[in-house]
Amino acid sequence: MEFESVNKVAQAAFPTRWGSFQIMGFEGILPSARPCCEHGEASGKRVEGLVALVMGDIHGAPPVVRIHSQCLTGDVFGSLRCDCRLQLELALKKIADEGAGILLYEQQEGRGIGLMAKLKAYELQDQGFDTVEANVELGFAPDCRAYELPAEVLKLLGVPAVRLITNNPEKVAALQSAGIEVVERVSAEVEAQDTFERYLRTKQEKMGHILDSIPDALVGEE
Ligand SMILES: Nc1nc2c(ncn2[C@@H]2O[C@H](COP(=O)(O)OP(=O)(O)OP(=O)(O)O)[C@@H](O)[C@H]2O)c(=O)[nH]1
Ligand SMILES: [Zn+2]
Repeated sequence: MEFESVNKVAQAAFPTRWGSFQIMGFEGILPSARPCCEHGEASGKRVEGLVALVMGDIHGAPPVVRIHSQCLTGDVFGSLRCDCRLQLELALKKIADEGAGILLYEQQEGRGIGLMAKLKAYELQDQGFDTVEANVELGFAPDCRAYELPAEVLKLLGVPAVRLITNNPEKVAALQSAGIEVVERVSAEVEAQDTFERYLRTKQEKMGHILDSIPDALVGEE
């Protein structure tokens, strides 16, 4: 879906545990609600927000960029049902180590289905469904995210080419088809833990994620 407009609405200094960033708020306006996402059938225009953390000179060689999808349970509470928090920290450390880079934090909780639906999906997973099956059982696509907004924000930031921190080939393809060159994929793989090993295996088996530490021989086993 095409945005009618994307604008920066705020910028401020942002000191963190990893170093000093600029925090920026962006807003994109869509002509109508997305068909598959948490906001359902609501009519009328839809405003989507995105937070960017920017460090250093991003206009030389292609900078490292992380598109991180919101995960309240992982990012804030440190949940070990998923690898999100560890990936967020990996990305911020990578940017800090390079002295330059961008974290785009998009508000697509639960792969776009919303927080309450994600909690319902967790309930189903406790009954034996995997992360993909749970979404489908609740009437959603396995993944409801779109990446046009981060692509438009990169264009506004004057960044035509990136080194993308991700294990998800769909993010690489989506950015490229939105006109951002991905010159390298930088692994976002973290050490598997018992509590989210099944989650990683499902991402590898059903969502095509590139995860070297999960042996193929284990794929499909429960
Ligand atoms: N619907 C649903 N969403 C989940 C679940 N666990 C984590 N998420 C959400 O999944 C998103 C992160 O997606 P992942 O599939 O873990 O990783 P990715 O962003 O596709 O790929 P990477 O760039 O490699 O991290 C966040 O929005 C989380 O809130 C779950 O069991 N069900
Ligand atoms: Zn998570």
